[in-house]
Amino acid sequence: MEVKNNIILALDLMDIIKSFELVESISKYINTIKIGYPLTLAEGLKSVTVFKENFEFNTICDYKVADIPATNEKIADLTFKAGADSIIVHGFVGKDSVAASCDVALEYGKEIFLLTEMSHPGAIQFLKGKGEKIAEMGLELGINNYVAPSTHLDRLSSIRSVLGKDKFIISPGVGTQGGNPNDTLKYADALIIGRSIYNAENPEIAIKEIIKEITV
Ligand SMILES: O=C1C[C@H](C(=O)O)N([C@@H]2O[C@H](COP(=O)(O)O)[C@@H](O)[C@H]2O)C(=O)N1
Repeated sequence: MEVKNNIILALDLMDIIKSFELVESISKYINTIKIGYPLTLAEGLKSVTVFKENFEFNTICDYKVADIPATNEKIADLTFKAGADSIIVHGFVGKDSVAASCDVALEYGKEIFLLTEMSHPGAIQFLKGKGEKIAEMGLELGINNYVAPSTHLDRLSSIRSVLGKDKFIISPGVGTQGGNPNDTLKYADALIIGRSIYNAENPEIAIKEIIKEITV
């Protein structure tokens, strides 16, 4: 996936009109958006279709799929049917559940992003240290895309070491959560950024500033 300016917009507004206006205002700087539960629960899966039909963007659905295989299949099927190019699935639920999402992605010719470890403070409670094993499982399943935290660079770099340089890693936690864009891009291929852009007084100025800051 070629991510323009290495920035994936986390579109976590809960109103489709405001989301559309935001994306339109910065559409020349991005080509990839991440739609999660906030917009989907507020406006329905049609949000995914609306953005796919109106912008030529890579659309990642961040549903952190973490159920039994049979349910994961249904979630992935509905998500890809709505037009998503890829879906984020949690790795901690184990190989059969992740494989179920992979099988549906294969049917649609779409992609899976495997979430290894998370960026928030609570991630150290149960997830920290599990990322390498989850990454190894992803490699066994033939997964090419991963999510790993920018706020724990030691974790991100260790997960990168397991995955090798050819796998694609996107990293959340930059900006509002404290992650640094350039430090993160030493190990990740793209940055997931939400509030630092959509909560800014002027999102276009904000994203231009971030792009200027990125030197790697
Ligand atoms: O560990 C993770 C996994 C998850 C993800 O990307 O899968 N995210 C998501 O990344 C975005 C960061 O937003 P902001 O903090 O820039 O506003 C939000 O949509 C979060 O749900 C994380 O923040 N950390």
